[in-house]
Amino acid sequence: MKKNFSTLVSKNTITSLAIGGFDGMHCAHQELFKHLDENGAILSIESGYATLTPKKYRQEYSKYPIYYYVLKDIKHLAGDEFIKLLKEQYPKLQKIVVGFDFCFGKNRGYCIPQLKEIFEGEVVVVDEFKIDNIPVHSRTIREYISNGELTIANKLLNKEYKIYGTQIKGQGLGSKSFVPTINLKVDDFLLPQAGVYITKTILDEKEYDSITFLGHRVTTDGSYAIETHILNSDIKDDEYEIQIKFFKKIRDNKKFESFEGLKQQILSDINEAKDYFLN
Ligand SMILES: Cc1cc2nc3c(=O)[nH]c(=O)nc-3n(C[C@H](O)[C@H](O)[C@H](O)COP(=O)(O)O)c2cc1C
Ligand SMILES: Nc1ncnc2c1ncn2[C@@H]1O[C@H](COP(=O)(O)OP(=O)(O)O)[C@@H](O)[C@H]1O
Repeated sequence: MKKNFSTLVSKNTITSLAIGGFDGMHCAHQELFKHLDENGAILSIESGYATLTPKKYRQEYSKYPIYYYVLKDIKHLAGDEFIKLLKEQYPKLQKIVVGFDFCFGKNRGYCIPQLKEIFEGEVVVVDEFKIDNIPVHSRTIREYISNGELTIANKLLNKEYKIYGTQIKGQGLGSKSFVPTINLKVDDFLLPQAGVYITKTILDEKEYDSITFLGHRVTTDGSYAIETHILNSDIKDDEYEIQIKFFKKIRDNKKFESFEGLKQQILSDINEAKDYFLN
């Protein structure tokens, strides 16, 4: 995880700001960042719903420092009060970059025309950014991920959807009856729909091809699990911070009548994942 470095950059040096929520740091957000100058920064307004790139993990996706504001602390401000706050905190601010749908202040009552009127500087407004005719928004990406449509979600993100977790103890059945897996505990991130996914797993900064299962282990103990099997490598048991990048869903979660049936299916899933990475 890249540490937030906004504490190292004085707000006094900032000359341009991109403003918004920025959950996902998706390709429309990146379009806004293209308009920042070398003393640019990101002003991220936290509504509490960021599950694609929770606050702690967002800096990884931009070279610009990110300054966070809690929505409930600023949402009562009138338009001129918000701009006054910006001018006080960023005395050199000359340029504000926002998207076509940006609104702010009390009751979201201030939008682009008011921003242009109140702010004595340049206002850059980015038109609605689409990919394959799909408007790119975090809520749309969340829907694709929740439906297991990672290929489209990744296209809109312009990167593979990635979650962070820590290793927890599993049932101890994997190595004996199926294949060895790392069991994960994941907080804060939106989890893809239950099923089996082609993934890459990062352990100690090294990336491995992998296959990941999410869902209730309906064939064994019934409990919800996130488990990843590393392809082509034996890894030692350790207390890793784990990152999983999702590429593609290959099937739904399923109840098998026997452990042998599930094992054969898992072996076939593994072959499918290996083929995917070969091509
Ligand atoms: C690629 C893969 C696919 C899996 N598919 C299913 C499934 O369809 N249904 C199911 O009940 N469990 C599935 N599992 C989970 C297994 O039940 C689980 O790995 C096993 O119970 C071992 O759990 P443990 O690591 O906690 O010991 C899958 C696991 C992997 C690695
Ligand atoms: N598809 C898009 N095209 C252009 N600008 C966008 C788009 N999506 C978001 N923005 C802009 O990016 C900033 C962050 O917006 P935010 O509301 O966090 O994004 P989202 O709509 O993805 O939730 C805002 O200034 C917003 O207007």
